Amino acid sequence: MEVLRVDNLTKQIGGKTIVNQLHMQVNEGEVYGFLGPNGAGKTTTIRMIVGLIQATQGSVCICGHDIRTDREQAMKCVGAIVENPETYSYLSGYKNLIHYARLAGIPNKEKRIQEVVEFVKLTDRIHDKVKIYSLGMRQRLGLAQALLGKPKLLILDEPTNGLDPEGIREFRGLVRQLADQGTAVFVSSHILKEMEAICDRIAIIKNSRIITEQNVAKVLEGQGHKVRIKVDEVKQVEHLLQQNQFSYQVLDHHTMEIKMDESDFSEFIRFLVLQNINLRSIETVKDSLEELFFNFTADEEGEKKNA
Ligand SMILES: Nc1ncnc2c1ncn2[C@@H]1O[C@H](COP(=O)(O)OP(=O)(O)OP(=O)(O)O)[C@@H](O)[C@H]1O
Repeated sequence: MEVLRVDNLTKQIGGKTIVNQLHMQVNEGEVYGFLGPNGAGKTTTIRMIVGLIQATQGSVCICGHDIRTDREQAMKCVGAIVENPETYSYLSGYKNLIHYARLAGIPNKEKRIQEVVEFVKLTDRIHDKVKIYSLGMRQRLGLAQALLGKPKLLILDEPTNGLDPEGIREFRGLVRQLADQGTAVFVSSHILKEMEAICDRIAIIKNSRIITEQNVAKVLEGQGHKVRIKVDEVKQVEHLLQQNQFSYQVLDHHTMEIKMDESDFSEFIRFLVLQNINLRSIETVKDSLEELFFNFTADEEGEKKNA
């Protein structure tokens, strides 16, 4: 079932087009990654989706409700962490949640708070003041808050910004569980590696436009395999590979990667041994999405280092 539908979404500010004719559609149980370098227009898009700013053109429908004509119903279906989750740091996590549950008119709020707190694994610390929370705990509190109203669509803007690897791993696990329970998750990031691990589909936005949208599993499945070999001198191997029409890449004087099917690996090793090549090591490697989406990072040096 379609939970979010964005058609022709456009935002112009002061004569400048910041978001240009976006089309997206996110289904129940799907994690949809919205990836792009800094300044590409991600936050502006999210702000339009959650109704914080008005679109210049185009439409946003959430659970079939157009946010221009049926805003209240549409927003009932959404939970979001946009920018830094706002919390009262001098209050406990629990008191923050009570406050937001009241604002949102959550029925049976104590019970619901207990459920979301358990889900984000904050039970032990929920009565501590937020000011002594780690960044990861604050993010989990933000997630608990976003989940109070049992949203069908969860929107997360750069949720793992500043988290350590353990925090990122935990957050990823929570998002996956939510999707498995049927929530549609729309998550923005500028870090491709993170998106690869968490998303079912990824759209890449660059200079205000979506330049590609891909199904992650299909991209990874369809990619070829490679072997990375270390030898005394790659030059000895290069001419053999050329003669036999292998596709390869030299990484340094000793290391190269050769594309081939997994079933051909052992024959390839025999071939090198027969040619008296001194094989120091051999391993199989997979392309990351980063390589497959090379165009995305090709002219974004800074982003490339981050990804
Ligand atoms: N109110 C505004 N007035 C003028 N320009 C704006 C306004 N809001 C955003 N922009 C510009 O629009 C572009 C897109 O901004 P946006 O915050 O949506 O990008 P982003 O992809 O979320 O980037 P980041 O990852 O850095 O948050 C930027 O160049 C930004 O300076």
